[in-house]
Amino acid sequence: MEKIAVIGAGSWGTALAIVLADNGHHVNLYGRRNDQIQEINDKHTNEKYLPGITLPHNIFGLSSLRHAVEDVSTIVLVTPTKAMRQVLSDLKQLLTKKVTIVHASKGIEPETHKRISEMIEEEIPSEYLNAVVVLSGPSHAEEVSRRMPTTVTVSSNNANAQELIQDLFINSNFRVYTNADVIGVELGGALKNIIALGAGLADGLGHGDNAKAALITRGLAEIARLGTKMGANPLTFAGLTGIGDLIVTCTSVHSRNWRAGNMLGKGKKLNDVLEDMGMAVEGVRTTKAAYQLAKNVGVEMPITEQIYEVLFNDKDPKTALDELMARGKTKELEDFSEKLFL
Ligand SMILES: NC(=O)c1ccc[n+]([C@@H]2O[C@H](COP(=O)([O-])OP(=O)(O)OC[C@H]3O[C@@H](n4cnc5c(N)ncnc54)[C@H](O)[C@@H]3O)[C@@H](O)[C@H]2O)c1
Ligand SMILES: O=P(O)(O)OC[C@H](O)CO
Repeated sequence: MEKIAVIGAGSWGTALAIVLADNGHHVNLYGRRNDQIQEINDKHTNEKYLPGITLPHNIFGLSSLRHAVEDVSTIVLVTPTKAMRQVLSDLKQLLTKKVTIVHASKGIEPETHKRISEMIEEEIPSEYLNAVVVLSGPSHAEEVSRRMPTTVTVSSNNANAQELIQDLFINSNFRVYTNADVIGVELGGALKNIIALGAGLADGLGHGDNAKAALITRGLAEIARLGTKMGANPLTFAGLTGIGDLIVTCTSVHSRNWRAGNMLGKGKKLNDVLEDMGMAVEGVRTTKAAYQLAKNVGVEMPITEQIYEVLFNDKDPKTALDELMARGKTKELEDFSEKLFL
């Protein structure tokens, strides 16, 4: 049994706290709102984020980050990407010994185009950092919290830490694989949210399954194109953190990104959509980051470009999808095998 801190008491942080608690660990779940922490400790629920779920009694809510990370050697970060720099800066004041930092968030930072593991390595001094481990894969909190079968991947440059974190999380409902391709695992998890916004848009416009399959498949091609250019193993995109997460996020009603895209497709404005959601819709910021990054490194990402135009230049969603269909002729295999794998 280990004492573990989970930072971020939203839907995914709470679901991962449940997995760790089911495995017998003492879980300090840190959240900023006192009323929410009181609810976690008194009623063993987190109704706003996981309605109808009773939390195990070995999850302890804490509203002090200092107390949450006291005496732990593993910290799991699960805040939205936009809060990551602030959390890391708060955290580094409090560390007194080396820790392993696991992150389970999915995004890329606009302007810097950094992955989350890069932000962690930048912000936390190396004397306090044992290893950084990424946890990613097709996994909606709503199902994980109900102990429904789920598979994920953990990834680290530190093979020993990667296996220790696999052992910490794995159980009969939550199967954990390893994959040492940190770049591919992080980029697959972040970039699929852009395509899920597109799948939601298409559904909101009343398009069918054919359009969805096209977005998933051609979305994977452009994710893999950018990912490979950034140094990922192309085969990672055929795995859980690539096509696996793309499928679940583009097809599940649980997906925040799909739901946001769906509302946009039905004519709602972005600000109203984000207000209605009240939860992290990571694909919006990641679209901006990926659009900028793709331009910088000279990678073609036609779906991402159209989603960017809809989100940030108020382009009509129907025009955006029509323009994807009207692009110049291209070869599917040449695009995939010659440009991607060579
Ligand atoms: N929800 C899922 O099923 C799921 C699954 C896999 C990965 N993720 C990823 O996990 C991350 C979190 O998503 P979520 O769905 O849990 O979001 P959420 O909106 O449900 O919860 C986010 C939580 O982070 C808290 N938070 C925000 N800023 C904070 C800060 N500075 N310090 C501490 N807490 C802060 C919020 O108060 C909220 O409780 C995202 O990157 C998302 O892509 C989510
Ligand atoms: O609900 P979403 O769209 O944020 O997706 C959550 C997870 O990343 C799915 O694996």
